[in-house]
Amino acid sequence: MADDGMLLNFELGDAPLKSQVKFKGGRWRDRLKAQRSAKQSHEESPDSTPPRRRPGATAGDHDAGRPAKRPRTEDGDARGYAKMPRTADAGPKPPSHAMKTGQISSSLFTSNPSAVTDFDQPPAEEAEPAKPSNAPLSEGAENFHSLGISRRVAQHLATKLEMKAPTAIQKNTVPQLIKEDSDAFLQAETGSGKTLAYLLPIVHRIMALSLNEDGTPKDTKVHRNSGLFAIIMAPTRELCKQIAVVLEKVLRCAPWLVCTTVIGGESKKSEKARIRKGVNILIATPGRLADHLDNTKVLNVGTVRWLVLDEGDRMMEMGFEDDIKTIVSKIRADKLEKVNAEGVVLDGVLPSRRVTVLCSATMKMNVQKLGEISLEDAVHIMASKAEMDGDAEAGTEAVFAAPSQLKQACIVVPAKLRLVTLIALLKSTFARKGSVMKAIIFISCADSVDFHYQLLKDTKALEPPTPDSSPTKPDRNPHTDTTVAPAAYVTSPANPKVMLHKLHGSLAQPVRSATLNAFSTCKDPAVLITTDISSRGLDVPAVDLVIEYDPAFAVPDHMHRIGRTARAGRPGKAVLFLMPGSEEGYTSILPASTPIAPQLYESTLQKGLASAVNLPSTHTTSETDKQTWTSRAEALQLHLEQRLLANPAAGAEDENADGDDGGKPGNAKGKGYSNSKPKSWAKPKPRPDNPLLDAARQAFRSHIRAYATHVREERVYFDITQLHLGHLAKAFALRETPGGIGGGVSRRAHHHKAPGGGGGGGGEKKGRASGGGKVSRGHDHDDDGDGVGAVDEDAARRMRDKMRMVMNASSEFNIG
Ligand SMILES: Nc1ncnc2c1ncn2[C@@H]1O[C@H](COP(=O)(O)OP(=O)(O)OP(=O)(O)O)[C@@H](O)[C@H]1O
Repeated sequence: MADDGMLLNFELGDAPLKSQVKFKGGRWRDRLKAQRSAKQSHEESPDSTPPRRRPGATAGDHDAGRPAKRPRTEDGDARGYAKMPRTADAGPKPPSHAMKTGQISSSLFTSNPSAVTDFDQPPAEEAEPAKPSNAPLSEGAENFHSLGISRRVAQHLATKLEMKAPTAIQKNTVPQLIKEDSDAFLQAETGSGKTLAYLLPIVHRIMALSLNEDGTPKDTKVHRNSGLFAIIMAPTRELCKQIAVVLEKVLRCAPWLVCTTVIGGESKKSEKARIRKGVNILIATPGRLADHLDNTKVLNVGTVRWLVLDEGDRMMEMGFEDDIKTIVSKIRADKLEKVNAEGVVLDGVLPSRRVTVLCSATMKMNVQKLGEISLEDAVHIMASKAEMDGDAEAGTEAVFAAPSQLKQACIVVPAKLRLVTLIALLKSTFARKGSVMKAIIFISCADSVDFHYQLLKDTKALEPPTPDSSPTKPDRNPHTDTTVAPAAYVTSPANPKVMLHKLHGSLAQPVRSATLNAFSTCKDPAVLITTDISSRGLDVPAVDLVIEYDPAFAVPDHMHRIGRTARAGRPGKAVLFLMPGSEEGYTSILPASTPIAPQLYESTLQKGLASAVNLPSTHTTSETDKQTWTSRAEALQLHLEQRLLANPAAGAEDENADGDDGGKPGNAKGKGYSNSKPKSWAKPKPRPDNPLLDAARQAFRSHIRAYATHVREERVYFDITQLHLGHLAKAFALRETPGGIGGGVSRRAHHHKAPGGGGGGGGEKKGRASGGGKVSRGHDHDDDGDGVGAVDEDAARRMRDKMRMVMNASSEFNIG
């Protein structure tokens, strides 16, 4: 540890130092703002402890801005770690004067490791905004009709869907799929319009069965019973539904054609009934499609001309290889019908062979494998000419490039400050109404999503439904009771309503669908806290910001996550949270196409906590407007920790409102307690004493386990042995490191507590003596299981495989 906080205990005298804070690194503007604000807050708040530059602070030494000496208090130790009441029963609330004077501190700004990266850069010229790389092309140069799409469809796109010109990938794909019958591999960056790139030629050619080139009707009328012509496969139900929505919009100009989905989540019987009624384009998840091919006799694939595999790499990752092999071989084995049952000649208008189209934004080994399974002599279609000409270098760049207009930033935040920095970032994001409408926060696992959602929502939302909000009220969707709520903390008088949403694969399907719909259509500013379930293909309009609070498990996942913003030429920002140390190296393996600007966490805190934090309605704060951002950060952390310690039995709050999944494997749910709504009042179930605390502990444990599942090549940056569990506990508003982080990780680690936590404070000492309280490889103290053990490679691999299997195949994606 670079610093144990001792330097801060030197007496610096009463006179203010000339320079209170020396901010280094990041953008010069951020530094300037941070500097000014620190100066201002110092002047405004003579009572507050002035932040002082630590002697010898160097570039990137973020401790430079920490508060200076904290007086030793009766309750605190010399390092500024306050002794906080330990248990819920002990009554956690400090006297209000303590918060006012800042005597009791959550010691957020001490003992933090410094960033190893030197962020000091020369003041950069404000660069020209980058030209969007995934936007529609200029209208004058290109239009859909000139690519070969019928005038009817082109007009419909322009007038009804406001799509006048194609994107680059559409420009290159549409003529190919209209004129040629060869297989194709479509590869283009996120948000570039791949869905319409394959849908439009399919719809155009099916429509051509009943329409002449000039749009006049042919003698032969095709309808829903004329045959199934195309099957589109996507890895998740959400994606299938999204594709269906796009297709339905396009098909409004050809209402005689019908598409439907078979994706599980509803009875197979009703899916069969829809297939029996007749369908021309089927959208399916691989598992469910394989099932129907086996068991649904009316599903005739003799007329199928196109098989589209969207998000191919994801399907492979999710273990659908065998299903896809079976599907491909079954469809290929079925004799191709040149004429349909009604005598309509299909060949010539439709492809004379079965065409497979594979789509992916990223190219992984598994996509190549999928290509081998499904493609024959495929053409590789990309967005730009240079890529398509086979320029290897350009090709590699394009494969992993983020949209050029996407602004990327990275905040290196010490573990202890992660939670308050996240809140500060959200608060500044939503400071002005209308500036940001939607933000997505990616978190590593479902338990952590649940916890953060519970923590960040306004506790008013936990009240049982009133008669007004009864299920009969038309605008209330009971499916979103536990997944959508007003946010606390991040609102401001200027932007008083921000809606919080949570989504992960352990939620029941109707809940998932309703939540996604609520987020997409939300008219108020909205935040979605989610796992990687939302990283692929999801197209939610107006997502302005993506926050990777937990970094992705693999670089391609990162690319997909950040690709949820800056779509179709729109602007967007992505912020990546990293911790000081080995994690910082992660940026070196991210594609260099768009630079990642370092952003100081001090600037983020200072900006976000420039004004008082709006605490949930059931809580009050003694915070005053005179506080500095550092003391606000500490007060906020303290408040969060106290919320966790508050005893719900005493009527403070009941956070136990998210038991909506019934305990699926892989996410440590189903703990025998469930929704706090009246039903559970009537029939009490065994409940933990303190659901929010329990959720935090569970989230922490799952987070650590998830941390071990970063792909092997990237584990050098996400090295579980480097984690400081005590510090990380603070990011879950915990004062002690929860126990029970076993499960494949051998239990040979240290027992240690979060600094400033209960049990006498300074809880690092035990861990520090034998490895700084980190998850250590090779430390073999046996303890009571209250820590994380040594993680050997094998155990980590086994756990990763297991987690992937569980997360992917069953709970996370709920594929039917
Ligand atoms: N020609 C166009 N003009 C305007 N908007 C378009 C056009 N084509 C597609 N879009 C819009 O672009 C957005 C992204 O499209 P789409 O979801 O197909 O992207 P994608 O390439 O499949 O992205 P991802 O790889 O993330 O799945 C959608 O909102 C879509 O409506």
